[in-house]
Amino acid sequence: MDDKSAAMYRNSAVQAPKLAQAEFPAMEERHNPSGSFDVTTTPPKLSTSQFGEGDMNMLPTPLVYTPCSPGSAVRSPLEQNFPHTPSSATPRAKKGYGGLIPVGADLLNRSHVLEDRQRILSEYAPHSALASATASSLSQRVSSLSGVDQKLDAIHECVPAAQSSLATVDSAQSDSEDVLTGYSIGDTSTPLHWRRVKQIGVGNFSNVYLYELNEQNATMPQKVAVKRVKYPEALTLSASPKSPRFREVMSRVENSLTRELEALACVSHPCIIQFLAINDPTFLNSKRPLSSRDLSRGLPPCDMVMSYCAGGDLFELASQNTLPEWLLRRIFTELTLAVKYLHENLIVHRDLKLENVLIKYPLDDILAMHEQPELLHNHHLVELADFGLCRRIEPEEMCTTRCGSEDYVSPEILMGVPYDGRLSDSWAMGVILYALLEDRLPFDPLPSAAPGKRQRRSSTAHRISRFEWRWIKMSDSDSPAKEIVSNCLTRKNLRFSIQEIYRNPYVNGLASTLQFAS
Ligand SMILES: Nc1ncnc2c1ncn2[C@@H]1O[C@H](COP(=O)(O)OP(=O)(O)OP(=O)(O)O)[C@@H](O)[C@H]1O
Repeated sequence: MDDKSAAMYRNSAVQAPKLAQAEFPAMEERHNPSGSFDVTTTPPKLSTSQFGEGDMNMLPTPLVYTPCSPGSAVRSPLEQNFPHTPSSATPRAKKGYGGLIPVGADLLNRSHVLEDRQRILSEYAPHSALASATASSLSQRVSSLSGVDQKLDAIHECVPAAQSSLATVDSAQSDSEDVLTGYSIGDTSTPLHWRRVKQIGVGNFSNVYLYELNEQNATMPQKVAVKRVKYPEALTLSASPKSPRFREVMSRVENSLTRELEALACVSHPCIIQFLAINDPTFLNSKRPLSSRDLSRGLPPCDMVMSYCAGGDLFELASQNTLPEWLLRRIFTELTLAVKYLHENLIVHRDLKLENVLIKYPLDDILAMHEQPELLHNHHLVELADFGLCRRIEPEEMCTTRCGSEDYVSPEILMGVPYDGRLSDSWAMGVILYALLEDRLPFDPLPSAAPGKRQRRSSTAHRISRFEWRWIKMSDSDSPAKEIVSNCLTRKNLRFSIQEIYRNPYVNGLASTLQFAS
């Protein structure tokens, strides 16, 4: 970094508020003894066949959501400032739809997305399901992996093999409930009411809906995303609550839920989803919000009210659109700010991936904002979501739980050795940036692979462990972004920390111009 960049970095460094450590206790390994690695008895080895089997401690990811200023959650700054500006005047070519579709009908009405894609880019799918899933681009990924939500099979021993891979049930009594009653995180004394508009997302462990506030409230945006937890069927069938299996599954679900709730309640950064309200404050107040209750009438629903990101997630955005270079840089810069904030506060995310990067506004509004630089610099566009696998660490602490999403997981996690969660997050940042630049994931089979000789899905792990990736589209480019990728997708002792990613001119040169980052 030259002197100028260094000076810019010093001047623009985000002063992140420190979190109270005691408020966010580490609990993961403690509660998952069966999945922790004992490095004295488990020599480092590549165990791809085990990856995603019983020892995987990937837990149900409960909530996720975004920050937004009160009352402005859905309308873009462009609309707020220029109410008559048509936000979607010009049709654009969209990848994955075979031509033009009316813009403006897209991201706020995403039923086509829900149908087309169960958006699993990176879960631990059974090899049989993914053997033919060779995809040379992100948009092909959508169709080739459609419809299968595999994370549960691999992660949850809680789901018996004979059950469907979607062996979860919505935590609400009835999915047809249109009105949600909940309580603001800051004020659990006054109930608020929201009306359901439509479904906007499907996760492995949740359904996500758009809701609108029924009443006026100065501190609550009008539109919110509500993440409704899906409980594993193992908890909702007639299994005895006293059986070891029920208790184990319960412990995992409960840990994941409380971990994400605690993390979201602690963090505060414009580029991180904002946790606004919850249907039942017991989920905030109790360490055992499920098992401490009388469950004779079933598990209590858990609805998390989060800031709404009208632009959907980055996987969807990048797979359906050709994004301009300035926007890719902007998105990655904001993501870097979010992860830097987390690491400065000793939180590792551990599930950084395109699907967990949410876009605040519809793409056309963002493109229109580009004509209004002051708007663009004053408003964040990205919110990082899904804290179900995050963890609070001590400064020198190594993690032992193997978790993450396969395409984004670092070699050291694959190897089953203790790992620095911050450096594994850096690895995932490299995967994300590569995917944005190349329109494919770095460890997917190469697009040139002959159809008859397609590499098996299982070799993704081998490619990761051998650092086997290369530039294709970008091979002749001299973009400084390439330096970040090559320094992230490398050995951990050489790998960029998030601070080094931040200091790279590709990120820092832009971060220093963003008003909300200072
Ligand atoms: N705040 C939000 N605003 C808009 N869309 C959202 C929001 N939160 C989630 N979504 C959509 O819903 C999808 C599923 O949400 P999320 O990733 O939080 O669920 P999950 O069950 O934790 O998923 P995973 O399978 O990654 O564990 C997201 O990929 C995104 O498309």
